[in-house]
Amino acid sequence: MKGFRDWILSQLVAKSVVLSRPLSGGDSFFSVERSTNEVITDQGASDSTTLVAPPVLDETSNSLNRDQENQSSPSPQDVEVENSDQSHSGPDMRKKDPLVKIDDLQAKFLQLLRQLGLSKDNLMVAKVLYRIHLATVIRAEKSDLKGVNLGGDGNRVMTAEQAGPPNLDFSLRILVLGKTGVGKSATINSIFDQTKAVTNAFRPGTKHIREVVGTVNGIRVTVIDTPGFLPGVCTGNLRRNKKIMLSVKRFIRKSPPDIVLFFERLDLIDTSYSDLPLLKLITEVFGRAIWFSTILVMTHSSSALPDGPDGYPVSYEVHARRSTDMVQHYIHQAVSDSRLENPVLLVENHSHCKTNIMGEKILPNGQVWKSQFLLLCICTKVLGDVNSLLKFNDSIELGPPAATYVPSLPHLLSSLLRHPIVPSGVENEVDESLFSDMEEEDEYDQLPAIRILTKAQFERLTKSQKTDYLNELDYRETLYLKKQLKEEYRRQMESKLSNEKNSASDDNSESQQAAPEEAILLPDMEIPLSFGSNHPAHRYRCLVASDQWIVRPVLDPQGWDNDVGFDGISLESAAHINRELFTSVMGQISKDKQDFSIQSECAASYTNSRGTVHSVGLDVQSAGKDTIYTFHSNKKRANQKKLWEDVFDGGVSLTSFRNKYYFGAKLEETVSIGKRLKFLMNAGQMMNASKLIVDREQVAYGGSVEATLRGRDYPVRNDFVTLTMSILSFNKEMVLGGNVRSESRLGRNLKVSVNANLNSRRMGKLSIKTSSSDHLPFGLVAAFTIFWTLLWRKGIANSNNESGETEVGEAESGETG
Ligand SMILES: Nc1nc2c(ncn2[C@@H]2O[C@H](COP(=O)(O)OP(=O)(O)OP(=O)(O)O)[C@@H](O)[C@H]2O)c(=O)[nH]1
Ligand SMILES: [Mg+2]
Repeated sequence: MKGFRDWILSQLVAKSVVLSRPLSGGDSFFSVERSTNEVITDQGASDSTTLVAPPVLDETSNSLNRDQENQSSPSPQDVEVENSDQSHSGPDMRKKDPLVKIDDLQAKFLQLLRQLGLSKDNLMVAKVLYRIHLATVIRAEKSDLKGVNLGGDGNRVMTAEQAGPPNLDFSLRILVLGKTGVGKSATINSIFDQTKAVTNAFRPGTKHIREVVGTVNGIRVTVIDTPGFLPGVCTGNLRRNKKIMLSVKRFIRKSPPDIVLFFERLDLIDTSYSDLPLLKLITEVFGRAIWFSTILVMTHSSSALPDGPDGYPVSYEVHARRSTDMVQHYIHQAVSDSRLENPVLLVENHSHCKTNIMGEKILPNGQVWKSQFLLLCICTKVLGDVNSLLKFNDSIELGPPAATYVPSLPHLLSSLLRHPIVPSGVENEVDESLFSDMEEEDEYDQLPAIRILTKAQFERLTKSQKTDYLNELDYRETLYLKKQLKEEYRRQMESKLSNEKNSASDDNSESQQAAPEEAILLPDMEIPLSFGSNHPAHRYRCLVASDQWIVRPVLDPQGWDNDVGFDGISLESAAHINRELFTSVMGQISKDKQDFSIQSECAASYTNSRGTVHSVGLDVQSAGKDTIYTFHSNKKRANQKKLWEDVFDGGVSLTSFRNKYYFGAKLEETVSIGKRLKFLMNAGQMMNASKLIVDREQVAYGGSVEATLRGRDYPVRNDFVTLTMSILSFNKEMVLGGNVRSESRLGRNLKVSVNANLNSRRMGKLSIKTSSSDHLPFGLVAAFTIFWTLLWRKGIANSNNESGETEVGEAESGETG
């Protein structure tokens, strides 16, 4: 069960990685008018922009592998993609091949930057180039196009850069949205450097939707000015806002914009920001995809800075970052997806705004905001064009994650083989058998008394005396822990016996009603520091009143504030109904306005007089909008011999996920020789049971053999070495794997755990974890691990092997004090 959950999580994470990679598209917003095969027309829209910042890519490093045809070229028409007629005038291949068109678009992008005097070394530019590259690689992998330049061509880029006089056949179509009075019309005027739109300081200035057309640095810019939305959450205002939005939607239906500017005032954003209903309304009316092409514009960007907690004004960067983060956070809430990252543009429209020697308005941080505006708009449009050319538009959607994956049979099988399917309480009893042979005299009580030294006394000892002293303490600690475990075991056995006696005699049932146990306060949960000034003083405290039920609130670590951090409840209970019957329930439910998720495991087990345990259970868990149900049944029989104990375990499971059923079965035999040596063998199969006729290709087989050697002081100290060999076969393919795990205490202060595995596909992983309370060994181990990893890597590079993934050297070091 646990394994399957891990798998679901890994799939969801994988999805988010995928989402952060391509340039993403969306559902409905701008894609209405576009014919899929066509190159971007003048009204072609981009429905995407950046999500998560990717690593910067140096575009000049990807200049290989270009086909002949592309090397001859670039006339200005060749780099033309804006106008579909002109792009068709190129060679035949150019018409058909989207990758070539992307290449052209990239060249054009760089040419534009050069002609606008924008730096190519800008981080934003690097991001765009990286995304173009990534999108192309993803597409190229799917098609069988070979020999296409996937990363931009040095020649082409250079030629584009050397191109003659400006020929900027590039246009931008921009929609502005925001509350009334935030400065939409004033920004339009600033962009065109002339009064093209009416502004008003005291009442709503723009009454109707209006297109303002002009040229900025040689680029044709069309801005759609819209009436501002009314603030507040009263229904009248929301109704009016919806009316405005619907009319804007109608207006842009025929010619959708490339970019949306969403306006806020930087000087008015504080913790009381309350525009979530407005953001939700925008999302509802225009669709989530609108946010893919939205730039956040913060006007009044050179207003006085607010005071920080120390009484001094906060720095400009901190203030801007904090305010935009807050708006971004509410956008995340509105779209129910926190992966979106909108570009931010800081703007100042005041006529007395500082200017540089060229007369351009500059922000307090020295940035010329207009060139930043052009850069962001061009980047957003280019990315949108790449998306539509490569048809990424429908592949990724914003919104709460939905599991669109089907579990793989090998994965289900290996999780079935790895995890026991017995209620947890029953397992404990098996573990308890380890103490049963610890009947020998308590060694700890036999020890002579020892005098505990003070720090000063300890310092006076010689080095060898110090070591002897510490070793003695360590030895005594081990014996003391052993004694405690034994006592705990005895206590459990006694309470079990007395319970049995009590249940046998009915008449004294009154007297056994002991006084109610005193409730214990569980320690407070760590909650993230609150950002708001009205930090809630109340806390959720948890009381444990009895052993039977443990109920706790679940803290969402991603929660925005303490108020909303708790949105779930977890519940645990385990009970012996009678001597034979044991039940356990474990569950966790989370619920907020949009999502509901549940994870629960219920199991019941019956132990017969010969010690055979039969158990059944049902696990329920949410995966996105779906729910996975797993039913399992199991039989476990322990056989105590003189020299060894063997435990036989057989089980079946049925998993249901989206009208698909997976049936699994496993057999397992565990032989323990003494306390320290354990062998385990298991075998199982998993099949897709949705079809009536079982397809051989829909069955996975697997098994493993494992040997474990435990340390001398087990179970007090958990030192062990485990060797595992496993085999998994699915779809005529077979994978053999080996795994070594060990955990040991090297000396008093150093703990090392090693995990290494390798399979027949030459994939493997080595992980070493160390923890130490001494600085010296800790440092040495870390240095050794790094050195060894480097050596290993060098070895791989030298041997220049054939391809094969090898994940090496995941070394983690931690220090415990
Ligand atoms: N100091 C300062 N004032 C600004 C800035 N932007 C706009 N204003 C002023 O704010 C007032 C309102 O600006 P508008 O451009 O009319 O606002 P709007 O968003 O178009 O409003 P509606 O048309 O009603 O939606 C005007 O007096 C502007 O001069 C800015 O960045 N700094
Ligand atoms: Mg206006």
